[in-house]
Amino acid sequence: MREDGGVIQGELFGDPSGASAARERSEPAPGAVLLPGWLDDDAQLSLVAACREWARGPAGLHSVRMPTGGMMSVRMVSLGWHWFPYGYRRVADDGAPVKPFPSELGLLARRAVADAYGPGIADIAGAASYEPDIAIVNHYPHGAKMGLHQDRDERTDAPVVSLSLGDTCVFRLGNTETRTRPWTDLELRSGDLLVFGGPTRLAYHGVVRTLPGTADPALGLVGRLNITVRQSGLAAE
Ligand SMILES: O=C(O)CCC(=O)C(=O)O
Ligand SMILES: [Fe+2]
Repeated sequence: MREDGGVIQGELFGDPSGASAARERSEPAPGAVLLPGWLDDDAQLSLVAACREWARGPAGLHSVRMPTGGMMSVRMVSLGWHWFPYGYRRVADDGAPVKPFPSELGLLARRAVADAYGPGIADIAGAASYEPDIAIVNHYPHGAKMGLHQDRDERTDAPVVSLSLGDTCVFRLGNTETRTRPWTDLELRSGDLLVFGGPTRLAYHGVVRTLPGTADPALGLVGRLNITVRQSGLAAE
């Protein structure tokens, strides 16, 4: 507890490095905002519990085969619209209807966008009128990663909201032109919020590695979860 009674992110769950208290808001690229420890411990716990529910079949957590034939090392579950390489549809791979997009997640993501951009929200395409309708939950078992890609299956330029839970990862935020440098490597820890919109909305990005065992045991999670919340721009039906 701080002297004023507030709980510093990381203390409840124990943070031997003490580093989290010093981590501050940053803007790694124009339109990209990182808010470390944005989710408090309770919010993290309830999101992990929610992910467990969303992971249940039908239309639950599944592996994804890429058109090249390989399997992605993450497993995922989509809400609102089912993502496949490369597009969205209403039916999951097992033929079941995709789970609905939870309205609480929409509220959380709108708050995330407002907190990330503050008064500058009006300058970021689709931020002030953010109406997300998709969440993609990725589970990274130890050793999983995600190659550099653009999130370009949506039909809007509204920002992507990314929430991280569990193991820390190295997230590579690249440029909009190529999969090569320049890029910035960011450490995303449990509770961190990253919003990428505006000029960085179509930047290449990926997860270079996770750091196994860095998740606090209190979270009851093996590996890493990432939730991205997006606006599809697709017609409701
Ligand atoms: O796991 C992450 O932090 C990124 C996930 C991602 O890029 C995606 O789902 O498109
Ligand atoms: Fe992505």
